[in-house]
Parts: sequence; structure tokens; C-alpha cells
Amino acid sequence: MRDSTSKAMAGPRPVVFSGPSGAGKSTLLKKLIKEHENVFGFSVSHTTRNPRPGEENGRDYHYVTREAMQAAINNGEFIENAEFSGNLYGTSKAAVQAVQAKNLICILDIDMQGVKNIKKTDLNPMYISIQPPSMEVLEKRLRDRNTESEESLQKRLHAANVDMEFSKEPGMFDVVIVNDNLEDAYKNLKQALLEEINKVKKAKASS
Ligand SMILES: Nc1nc2c(ncn2[C@@H]2O[C@H](COP(=O)(O)OP(=O)(O)O)[C@@H](O)[C@H]2O)c(=O)[nH]1
Ligand SMILES: Nc1ncnc2c1ncn2[C@@H]1O[C@H](COP(=O)(O)OP(=O)(O)O)[C@@H](O)[C@H]1O
Repeated sequence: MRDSTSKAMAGPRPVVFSGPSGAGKSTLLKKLIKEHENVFGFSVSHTTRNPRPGEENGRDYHYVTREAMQAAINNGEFIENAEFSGNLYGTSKAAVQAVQAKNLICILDIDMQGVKNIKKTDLNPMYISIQPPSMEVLEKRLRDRNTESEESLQKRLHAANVDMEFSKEPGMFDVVIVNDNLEDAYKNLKQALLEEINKVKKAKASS
């Protein structure tokens, strides 16, 4: 039976990060996890895309074949999954449980389809949208990141347009952070999470 007790036992409330590719989600949440490693844990998603230089299997993503991932999805191992820019991405139940077992705030970095699907589950996270200051800045950052082919870049820019329209829907996000100046955006992010951070710290101090 799903009741408030089982949710409470699952640990602190997770946080979902979403926003267009290149908005700065990874940059911000890596900073956050580094500064508060006893508070936050990252839900390591599965993906069929290739690792980028510097990315590590099991830390940034679990890199898998489409066949393996589809089989695991069919087997009911995923909370949500989506096709993004020609690849499959998904959050496994195990990924979230691994973080919650440590009593950490579970961070999910997922696209808009993921947000919609998580809203249908009983995960009950806080939803944070990371937005770029403009499409022009987003394109420049994505190009400067140097991780995408022109084709992949265009797919991401197209998805970003759809994403930015969709995220304007009232009630979709609890907090919207515009990542213009990185330090300011990070400060706003920490402020938005302050209460949850303090809750976890307090619980840890008294256990
Ligand atoms: N639905 C869903 N989206 C995911 C998941 N993992 C990553 N994503 C999203 O997939 C998109 C592409 O991610 P990635 O390939 O790392 O590229 P980047 O956003 O350009 O850094 C981003 O919007 C991520 O938030 C997941 O498990 N589920
Ligand atoms: N506030 C910022 N100002 C300038 N560049 C930024 C800022 N935030 C992130 N970046 C850079 O923009 C690129 C995209 O950021 P990234 O964190 O990879 O985005 P996402 O994870 O949302 O796709 C990266 O090269 C990152 O270093």
C-alpha cells in the first residue's frame, strides 16, 4: 500500500532539474553536489548516447545499447524513460533507490517528457527549471561546449524551443532559475533549496 509512511521512509524529497540542453543543468548540479556531498546524491540515468570526453560510465550515465535498455524498460526496471535527440534516456528504480538508501536528496536531471511522466508517479519531487537568458546565448554555449555535431546541435536547439514554450505552463515548476551569471544562478539555486538542505543536515546531526 502506498501511504505517507512509505514515502517518509523513502527519505528526503527528491529534486528534479529540467530545462533545455545547454541551459547549465550539469554545471549547476555538479557544483551543488560537490559543495554538499552529504546532502545530495545524483540519480544516474541510463542512456544509449555515446559518452563524451571526460564522462564516466556509472557516474554521469550508465551507457547501454538500445537493445539492453529496451529490454530493461520492458522488464519494468524504469520509473520513466524518453527518446531525446535520437537516443533513449531513462531513470531506473535502482538509480533513485541507491540515493534514497543513503538518506540523501535525490537529484534527477531529466527532459520535459521525464517531468511529465514523473508527475504521474508518487515520487513527489520539487521541480526546478533551469533556463538560459536567451536562445542566442543557449546556442553560443552549446557551440562553445564542443560536444555536439551540427546535426545533434540542431536537434537540441529544436528541442530547446519546444521545452522553453512548455515550461511556461503554469504550475509545471516550483522554481525557475535563469542561468545568466553562473554565480548568481548558483546562489539562487542554493536559496531555493536551503530549507531542504537544512532539514537533511539536521536529521543527520541527530541520528
Ligand atoms: N526523461 C529523461 N531525460 C533525461 C534522463 N537523463 C538525461 N535526460 C535529459 O536528456 C537530455 C540530453 O542529455 P545529454 O545527452 O546529457 O545532453 P545535454 O543536456 O546537452 O548535456 C537532457 O535534457 C537531460 O535532462 C532521464 O533519465 N530521463
Ligand atoms: N552561467 C554560465 N555562463 C557561461 N557559460 C555557462 C554558464 N553555465 C553553463 N555554462 C557553459 O555552458 C555549457 C552548457 O552547460 P551544461 O551544464 O553542459 O548544460 P546542460 O547540462 O543543461 O546541457 C557548458 O559548456 C558550460 O560550461
